[in-house]
Amino acid sequence: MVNLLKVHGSQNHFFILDQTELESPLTDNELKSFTKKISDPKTGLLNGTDGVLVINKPVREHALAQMRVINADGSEASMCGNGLRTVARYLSEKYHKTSFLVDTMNASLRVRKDKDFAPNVPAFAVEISPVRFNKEALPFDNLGYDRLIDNYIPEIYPGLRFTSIAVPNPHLISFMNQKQITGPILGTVGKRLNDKNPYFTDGVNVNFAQILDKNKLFVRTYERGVGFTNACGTGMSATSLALVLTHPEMADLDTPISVYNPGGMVKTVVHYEESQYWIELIGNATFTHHLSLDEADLRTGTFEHVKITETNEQTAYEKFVDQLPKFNDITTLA
Ligand SMILES: N[C@@H](CCC[C@H](N)C(=O)O)C(=O)O
Repeated sequence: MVNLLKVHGSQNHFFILDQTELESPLTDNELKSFTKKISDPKTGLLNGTDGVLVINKPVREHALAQMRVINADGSEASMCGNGLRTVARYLSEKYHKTSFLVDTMNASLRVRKDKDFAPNVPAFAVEISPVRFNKEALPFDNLGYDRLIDNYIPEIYPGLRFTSIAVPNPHLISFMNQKQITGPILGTVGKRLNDKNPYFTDGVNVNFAQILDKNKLFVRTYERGVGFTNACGTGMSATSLALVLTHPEMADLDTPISVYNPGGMVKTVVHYEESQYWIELIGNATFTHHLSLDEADLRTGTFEHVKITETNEQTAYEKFVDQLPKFNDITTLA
């Protein structure tokens, strides 16, 4: 039997598949079709997810394991901040370690157990890096700039300023008022830049942010390979760095920033060390369901005989969210 976990970070939901427990790992094609099927709200399990987090043996020296991120549409992302927290918790419990390295597509990243956010709401801190601004790293083109830092870009949307940062998955960020953030612009921009377009040819995660106070943000994200999501960890991290760069009076380096999102709240800390930015992302790592199925059914995407057991962690998470301040009309999506 194969065990899967349904997990979330700020209600950005995933399944975790630990391939080191399989007789043989899935091929890339099997992983892609398995993810598309299980993540789909209609054909999938438990209302679907934003993707699958795949655990493999480490590929670099000193790491405990490797995490691959397969988006709901079957594309692969270089990183996932909310997902890495849940993978960190899974590995921490499996190997009885509280601080270690996890390989991701471009780097081995530091993760550590943090203080619980609330009773039965475990939290982990993960490193978000490497950070790049150049247009080749995103990539973007045909916008007349080599880097986008708080530039008006009417080709993307008139009257809004945009910043673009790879962490290393690509993000586009705009700071705006409450009316704009709750309106339809995010869907319009997100869909257009993730369809065939001349600017972000590989697509981009689009983050709209409202500055609530010093070191306090609300962020809403339209994700590449997914669509609207409750929260995007790398997006909230990139947005925190954009805040430090474009509104320095509203955020401090090395100081926690509270980032509220439709699925809850995380903390970020932006650091600048050895001429490089990196961000620490701290938030819940919640396990909602344990699933088990035959390895043959996993390979063919047959879910009729899956056994599912619910944990009691979602109730605790919802209690934690209920006591958070409410800033606007965008509530949790799922
Ligand atoms: N939700 C993730 C980001 C997942 C990857 C993204 N869809 C991409 O294609 O870059 C997060 O929490 O960071």
